[in-house]
Amino acid sequence: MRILVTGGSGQLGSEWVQYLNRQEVEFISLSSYDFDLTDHADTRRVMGNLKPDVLINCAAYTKVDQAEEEPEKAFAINGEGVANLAGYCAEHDIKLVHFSTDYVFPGTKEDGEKLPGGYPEDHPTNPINVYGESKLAGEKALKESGCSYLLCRVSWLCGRYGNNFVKTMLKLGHERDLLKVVNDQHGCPTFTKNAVDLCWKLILQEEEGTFHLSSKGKISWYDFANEIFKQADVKVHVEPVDSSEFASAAKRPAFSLLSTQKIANISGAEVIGWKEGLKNLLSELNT
Ligand SMILES: NC(=O)C1=CN([C@@H]2O[C@H](COP(=O)(O)OP(=O)(O)OC[C@H]3O[C@@H](n4cnc5c(N)ncnc54)[C@H](OP(=O)(O)O)[C@@H]3O)[C@@H](O)[C@H]2O)C=CC1
Ligand SMILES: Cc1cn([C@H]2C[C@H](O)[C@@H](COP(=O)(O)OP(=O)(O)O[C@H]3O[C@@H](C)C(=O)[C@@H](O)[C@H]3O)O2)c(=O)[nH]c1=O
Repeated sequence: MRILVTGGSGQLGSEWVQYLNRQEVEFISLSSYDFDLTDHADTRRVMGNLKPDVLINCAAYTKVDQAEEEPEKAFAINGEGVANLAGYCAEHDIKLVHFSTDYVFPGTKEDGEKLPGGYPEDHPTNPINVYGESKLAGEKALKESGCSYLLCRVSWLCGRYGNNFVKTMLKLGHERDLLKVVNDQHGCPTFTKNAVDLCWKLILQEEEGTFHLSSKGKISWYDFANEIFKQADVKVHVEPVDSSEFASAAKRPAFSLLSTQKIANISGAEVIGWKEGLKNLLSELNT
């Protein structure tokens, strides 16, 4: 099996590169310096040269607030870029493994009350910000292309590479005495190492369709921040605040928990608890 990883310099793509290095598999990883997935001809040239059997697409536009200011760019990468890749994969019988987000769901408080276990994979989508809309455009393009696909949704992604909430909190916790963190947005983190491990099982078992790959539990960002500081032994006062007190360009969902029931039923798949995932990540960051 020959694998191509796109977005290989990002948070998730870098984790894939580390992971695949330890597997007996032929793979190559590309960043936006190697090719631009919004360029139709460039995409066809690169894919035609590399001829993968499986394409793992980690490339995306992920700046949630900035997307409100530059929706064209977000849609070009997250929507049309995915359509380019998926179209090529459909024509050349390449399996496309693609990643999406909890932010495709409406994330209302009412959904939080109705769905204590989180959004199942087939729940209707209805994003509330531009980033979520652009990711949904990518999901639709993937499904309409006719290619064989695995669509893996992850939420609150955190890993040793790139930028994420855990790294931001550790940095701010060392710089400040007081941090205000929102306590009215609930969900659950996904740890890159665990997501890659679960996704690899799906690839090897030739699964298709949509899967949610987050860890277990339901917390607010405030709960997450507190546990980060507790486990990292950082002394800082964390004050819970409403989203209205934390000014941002994009609206965030009040509830964006992904149900992990489907992935938990896959043979050999272990869905870890969020505190355990955090412990593993902190120990990776310390080594
Ligand atoms: N981060 C998060 O909290 C979450 C992420 N997700 C999803 O998970 C996936 C991975 O996210 P993450 O690793 O955090 O993202 P990053 O922002 O860390 O990485 C994005 C990658 O995409 C590449 N890229 C951007 N634009 C282009 C382009 N036009 N052509 C080719 N490559 C491009 C970047 O390359 P370069 O570095 O060279 O610019 C980078 O390698 C995405 O699909 C994202 O939507 C889902 C939920 C949460
Ligand atoms: C830094 C900081 C953030 N926050 C809030 C803002 C936000 O609601 C929440 C998390 O901050 P972030 O900047 O990580 O938020 P955000 O960029 O919205 O994270 C999202 O990224 C995209 C790509 C996804 O797909 C989502 O799953 C999700 O991970 O915490 C505070 O309340 N206080 C703070 O000091």
